[in-house]
Amino acid sequence: MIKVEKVTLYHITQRLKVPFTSSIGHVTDRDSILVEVIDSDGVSGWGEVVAFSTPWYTEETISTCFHLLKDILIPLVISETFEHPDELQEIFKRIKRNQMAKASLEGAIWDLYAKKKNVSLSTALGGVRNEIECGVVIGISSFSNMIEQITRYHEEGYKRFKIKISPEQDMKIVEEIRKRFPDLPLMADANSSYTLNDVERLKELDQFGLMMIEQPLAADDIVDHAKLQENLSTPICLDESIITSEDARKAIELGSCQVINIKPGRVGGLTESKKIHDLCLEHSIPVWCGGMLETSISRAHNIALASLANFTIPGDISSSSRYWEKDIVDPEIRSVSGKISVPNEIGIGYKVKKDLLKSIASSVTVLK
Ligand SMILES: O=C(O)CCC(=O)C1=CC=C[C@@H](O)[C@@H]1C(=O)O
Ligand SMILES: [Mg+2]
Repeated sequence: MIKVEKVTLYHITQRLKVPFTSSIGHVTDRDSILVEVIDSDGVSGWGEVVAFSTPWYTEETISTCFHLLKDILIPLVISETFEHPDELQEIFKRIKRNQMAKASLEGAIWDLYAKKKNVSLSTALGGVRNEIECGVVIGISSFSNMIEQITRYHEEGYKRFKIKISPEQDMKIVEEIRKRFPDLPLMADANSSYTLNDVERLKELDQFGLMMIEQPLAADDIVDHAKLQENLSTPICLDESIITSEDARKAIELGSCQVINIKPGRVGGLTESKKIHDLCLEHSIPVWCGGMLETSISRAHNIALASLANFTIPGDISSSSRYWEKDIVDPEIRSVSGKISVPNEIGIGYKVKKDLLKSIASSVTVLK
């Protein structure tokens, strides 16, 4: 039985080692809220709000998530007793969307649940792998800088390379990369920077043998994506368009994509992530785990999730040192030759450095 008694929210801001730019946003300082839940047996679990400070990727922000957590979701959870984190979906049903706020608390309760069951989060979720393959994302910057980064990460052994593209710099950069790395497992994320008027342009990308193109069209669209997919040989992968397993069902039915990127934050948590994973498995749609420039708490959740059977494509899971000077968990999360072992220890399998967290937190809010 789980009875959450106390929840602590740590608000931190960390400077990224290198700013991250996509076609829709630019991040230099990354705000995060880290969520620690403690239950009536004194067991603790960790989660993370992965929303950004402003609503450029989805409509949620760090501030909306703080409000939702403090004023609505945490009071709801504290008043309930439950057996399994899956039950949170019923408890949260009355609250529309706000997936990242929900996911942060739900993820912390999954960690706590796994610890109470004495198993790793991977085992609790039904994971089948003891290591996962790592991919890396290269944000928009000068061509030479992007090539330099790809070269370095390639030498480090990363298994999949995602670049950010927009109509302003698509063909040229893909061509440049292909000249140097003809066989690189390469994909491109457009973050909705195209419309159906760009079909001819996108068709030209087919010649470069990309693994997939991620979210070429609008975030709220699955109809135009189906039309586009009919015209492209490059598989479309949906990111922003998939907020629930129902969205995934409809997108699969319409033929809007051939791959889905699952980010637990975007879809409201690990339970929904699992549902999407299972549905995709049934329909032979491979999935991979997307990143959110997160700390190692969310990274640890992603590693556990990516150990499920249908995560057959390396995700955006890279070493924590890719973004951060200091890791907030022990041991540090590191990709070695493009792989990370899935921890066997209970829960997320990494110890959160609470002293470090307290020393960098701009606010600590305790709710009971
Ligand atoms: O976590 C990472 O390493 C990068 C993640 C990443 O590429 C993204 C995170 C958040 C918003 C985006 O522009 C982008 C994405 O759309 O997938
Ligand atoms: Mg994306």
